[in-house]
Amino acid sequence: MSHSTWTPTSWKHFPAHQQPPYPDMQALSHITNALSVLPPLVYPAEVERLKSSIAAAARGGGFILQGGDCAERFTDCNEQNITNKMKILLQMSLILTYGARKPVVRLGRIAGQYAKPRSQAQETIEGISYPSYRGDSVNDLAPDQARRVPDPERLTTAYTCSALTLNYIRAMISGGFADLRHAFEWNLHSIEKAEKWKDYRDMVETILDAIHFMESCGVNSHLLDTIDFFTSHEGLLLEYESALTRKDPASGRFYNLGAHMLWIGERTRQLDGAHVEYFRGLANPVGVKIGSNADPEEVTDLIHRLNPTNEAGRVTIITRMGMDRVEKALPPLVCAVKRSGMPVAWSCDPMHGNTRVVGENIKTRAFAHIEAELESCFRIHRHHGTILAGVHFELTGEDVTECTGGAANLQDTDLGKNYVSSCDPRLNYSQSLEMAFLISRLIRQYSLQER
Ligand SMILES: O=C[C@H](O)[C@H](O)COP(=O)(O)O
Ligand SMILES: C=C(OP(=O)(O)O)C(=O)O
Repeated sequence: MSHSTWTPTSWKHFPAHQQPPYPDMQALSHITNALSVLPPLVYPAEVERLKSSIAAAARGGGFILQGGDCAERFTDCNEQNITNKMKILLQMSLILTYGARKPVVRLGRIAGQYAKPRSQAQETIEGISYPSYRGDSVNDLAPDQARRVPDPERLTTAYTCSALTLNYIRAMISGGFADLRHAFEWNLHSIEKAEKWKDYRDMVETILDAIHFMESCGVNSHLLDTIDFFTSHEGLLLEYESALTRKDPASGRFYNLGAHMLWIGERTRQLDGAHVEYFRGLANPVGVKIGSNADPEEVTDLIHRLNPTNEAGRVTIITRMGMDRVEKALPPLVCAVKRSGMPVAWSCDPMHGNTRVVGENIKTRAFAHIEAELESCFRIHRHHGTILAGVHFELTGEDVTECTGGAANLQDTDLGKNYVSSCDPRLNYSQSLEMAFLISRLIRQYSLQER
């Protein structure tokens, strides 16, 4: 199939991996037709603003914090849950802004992160084999054969929950929730367990002092009232994503208006696959997850396919290699991309290459391994004269026990206490706060040496 003519559905001529086996394709097209005329969730000018911020971060003029749940659940679409996610992301971004002295691009894995690629089509729960859970937009987590069958009606619920979540985020921000002067109010119920809370409190006091000083000098601090906050999810379900793709009459370009940014997963980034075909026609900023087995030449071909005009901010390479493999796999990739001269933003996802299984089938990740991969990424980029422009995390504002280590030194034996994730393990509130302090130290350490 030729790659010359792109349309929002030209991907249908290419092999599409990880698509749910819907039993009734007619029901699916009925739903996607209905979705395609519903209002978009975001606006092209917002998407362009994000693209410019990513381009600035790629040049060292900012830092991208992308994070949120591994898989959002429909039941999480409530005030408390959204508020808690916003609190931890705002706290982390404040720590990073203060530590790095750079604007932070806040990019939630939120308001649409409802679909999951899986390694196996079937999974075994208590000795019984079921179709794998593929995210709430596909099937139900409950171990029940009938409820595990992909149901296209769930796409409508995914759209609705995304819209409700984003609507509440927008209301919170325009209502002043993100105002820096309220930084003490972003505390969470599990705060007493967060070892880094005192450091956070001291930092906020210093910032508030500086704001009071500015105000008493007559400097207008209203710029601190509000923030940019962007949404992102894995663009996995192509029927859904193409239904949310619209032509912008002003520019004539096509945008996926279901999120500001979308990424292609490690399992679906085949050069001649349907996902790459779909993504190459979008004007949105696009992320691509890259694991340790990737061939550097193939990655440069991929970047070229996605961004033939070398638009700045358009492609973010999100490496997720694992602490054991990053030292070997990242340098050739960095060198090949650098040699190609193509503009990319580099981000590090230190979660997905560091998953290990404990006991029967409990997935976990160790804080120390996550830290080690991050540190390697900062160092390798510094060594090759490239810039690590951001990080990508699975995390939550809740007091879960899914990843081990951190200041509270969670052990494998603690995992059963509050393991809630429906797919992969997330950093909990305390670990996320600690991680933000660690990243800001790494940014300072590795950029202090810059020219
Ligand atoms: O979040 C990423 C993937 O969906 C996840 O790691 C897949 O997990 P699996 O290997 O258990 O299918
Ligand atoms: C599936 C994911 O990651 P990866 O494609 O890197 O495995 C994810 O981030 O949810």
